Amino acid sequence: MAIAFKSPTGPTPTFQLKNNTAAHSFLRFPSQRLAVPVRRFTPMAALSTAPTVGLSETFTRLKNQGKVALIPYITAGDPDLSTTAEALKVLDSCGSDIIELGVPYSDPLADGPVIQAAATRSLARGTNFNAILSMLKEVVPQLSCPIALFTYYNPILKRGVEKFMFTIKDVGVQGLVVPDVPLEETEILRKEAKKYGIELVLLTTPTTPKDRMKAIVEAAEGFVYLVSSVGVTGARASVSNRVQTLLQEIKEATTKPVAVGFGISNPEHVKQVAGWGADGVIVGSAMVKVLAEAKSPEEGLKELETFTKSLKAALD
Ligand SMILES: O=P(O)(O)OC[C@@H](O)[C@@H](O)c1c[nH]c2ccccc12
Repeated sequence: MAIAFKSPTGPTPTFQLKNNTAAHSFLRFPSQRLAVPVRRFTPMAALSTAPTVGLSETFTRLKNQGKVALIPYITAGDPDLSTTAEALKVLDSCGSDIIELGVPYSDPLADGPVIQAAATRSLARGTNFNAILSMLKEVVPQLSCPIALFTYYNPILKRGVEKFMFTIKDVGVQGLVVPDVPLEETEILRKEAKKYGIELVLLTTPTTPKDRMKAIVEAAEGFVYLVSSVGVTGARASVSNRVQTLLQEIKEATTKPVAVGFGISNPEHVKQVAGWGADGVIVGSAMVKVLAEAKSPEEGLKELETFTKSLKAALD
């Protein structure tokens, strides 16, 4: 059975769920130019949070040190925002190089059960975007690694693209990952993002045709996100060794850093993907699971520290 996912702006990225495996084709070219409302927005004041290091700078530093970036993902507000604030500090102090922070969404079609459940719990607790921003305003100045905000496209459109970019920059966010934005609309997103120094990460997948992959890597800022396998997010027993070939193909098309995600859930996977030439390794569901399955938030933070250190050690 195929369920085609259509973003709010019309014929756009399609997630087809066939026999329970999703074939991602991020950033499908829409058949016609889509009108995206770019409402005029005048910043009320200058940015209030001193900029921390960006995504590209982080990868340049790591490359000079011959190192690979560890990029954890967690869902904001799961189990609650104060635990998220502490988790960001734990991840940072354990040597994470970039942190992907997910904004919980009611229709997270690219997410597997672990992250979908995290989003549901977070929303049920009343987590909203403004509360996440307030938390970030407090926490970002205490971090040494940059935050890449992870959100679906709809919440950006609802707030207005330029206002969204100003707002996240104002609390110190450096990067943005929007898995369901149509390739043509990345132009508008990227233009507004660039205005505020936000790096817009784009995703390519094993089923992305080569010409579209080249357009994606050309447009990507910060780093290119290589989705390791078809299907939704979620820990897997092994990482497809097709990633090695895909990495080579992408690196023939760009000198931009490439980070790999989907299914990576233990130190062996991390070491393997780094060995294949990835510039960064992204771990999401396994991180979210540690916090979700802990007996208490405090226990969760302790286990998150142990888990993150084990992954970091695999990259040393
Ligand atoms: O959960 P995994 O399999 O470790 O994959 C990383 C992923 O969670 C994170 O990058 C992410 C969270 N939600 C997404 C939606 C689409 C693409 C990527 C993501």
